[in-house]
Amino acid sequence: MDNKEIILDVQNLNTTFTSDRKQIRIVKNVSFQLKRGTSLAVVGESGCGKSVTMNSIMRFLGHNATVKADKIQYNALRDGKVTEYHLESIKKPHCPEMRALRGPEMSMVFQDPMSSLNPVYRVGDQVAEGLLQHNKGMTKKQAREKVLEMFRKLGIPDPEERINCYPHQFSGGMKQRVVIAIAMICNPELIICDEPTTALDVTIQAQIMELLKEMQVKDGKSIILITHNMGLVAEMADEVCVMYMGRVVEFGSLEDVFDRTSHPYTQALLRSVPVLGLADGQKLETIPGATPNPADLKGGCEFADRCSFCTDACRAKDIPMFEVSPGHRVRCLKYQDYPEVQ
Ligand SMILES: Nc1ncnc2c1ncn2[C@@H]1O[C@H](COP(=O)(O)OP(=O)(O)OP(=O)(O)O)[C@@H](O)[C@H]1O
Repeated sequence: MDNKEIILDVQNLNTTFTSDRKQIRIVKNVSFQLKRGTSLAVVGESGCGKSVTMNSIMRFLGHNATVKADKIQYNALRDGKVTEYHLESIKKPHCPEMRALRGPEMSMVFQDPMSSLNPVYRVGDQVAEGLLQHNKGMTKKQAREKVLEMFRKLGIPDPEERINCYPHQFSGGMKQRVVIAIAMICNPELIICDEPTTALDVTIQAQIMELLKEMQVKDGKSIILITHNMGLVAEMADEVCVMYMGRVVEFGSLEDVFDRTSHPYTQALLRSVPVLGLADGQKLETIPGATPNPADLKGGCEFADRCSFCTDACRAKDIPMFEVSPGHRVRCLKYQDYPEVQ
């Protein structure tokens, strides 16, 4: 696949945090590709490193984080021509190159709308800010028109009036629409959504997800969706990346991961959610044990202690990725008959 088809190519991403002089590796050799115009769901239990992975790509991490990767390549497509950005070589999160990309090319929608919005600024001004920053010749009046257009597109009622309101005058669902408007106003191609609907009630969740799906399908956006909700994954995702303790343990198309599940952790994860394929009388299961403390890991498969298929070989050394079928990869020795891949 060439750079026109791949919008984001991440190879061997590692993120380490330093606290109390100790270093803890949270993201470990994460590799994946996002196909242009498709959506990728990133799933896994709380604390497995989903957000840190995405924040490492966007360079939204604090000073105690060290991000290293063989490749974090963003391929911008403008007028049929691809421009490659090698984000792995970026040293400072706030450098001009990164600032130029965030907004017009890639943007992020966070879980809690209140922490993304400034309570003392009118919502219209907050949405217009990115536009004015990235389009030097644009007047405030032109920016206002663009914001109104975006509010209409996102189904915010009475946009002329609401544009002058403060965040506290909006409901949770409307606030999240404003956050999406901020992310979308510069028309980025890649949108990373970090549990964008967790703080919202179920009906509003569905509306917001429908909106994101529409953007992906109609406007050809590429979406990464971090979520715990397997129902959303089934509705939204073209491909699924399963993470456990900072590693990708399974990656493939939605059908590969859901119907031809190959990692015991993915199997356990799918059996522990209420929405998928439970036959009558079948009980919902919990994943035995708890996620280990990242500081206590000794090498070998991180899932070994919780896995009923575990053998001594699983604990002996780090487990490579195996290719189950083209595009479907799994990090499990149960699949050692398959060819080893990166
Ligand atoms: N700034 C930081 N310094 C030290 N450790 C951190 C920092 N940020 C995150 N971590 C640790 O990194 C690990 C992964 O966190 P992350 O937020 O990526 O998990 P997650 O999979 O997104 O979880 P959730 O689904 O709950 O959001 C956690 O153990 C967390 O405590």
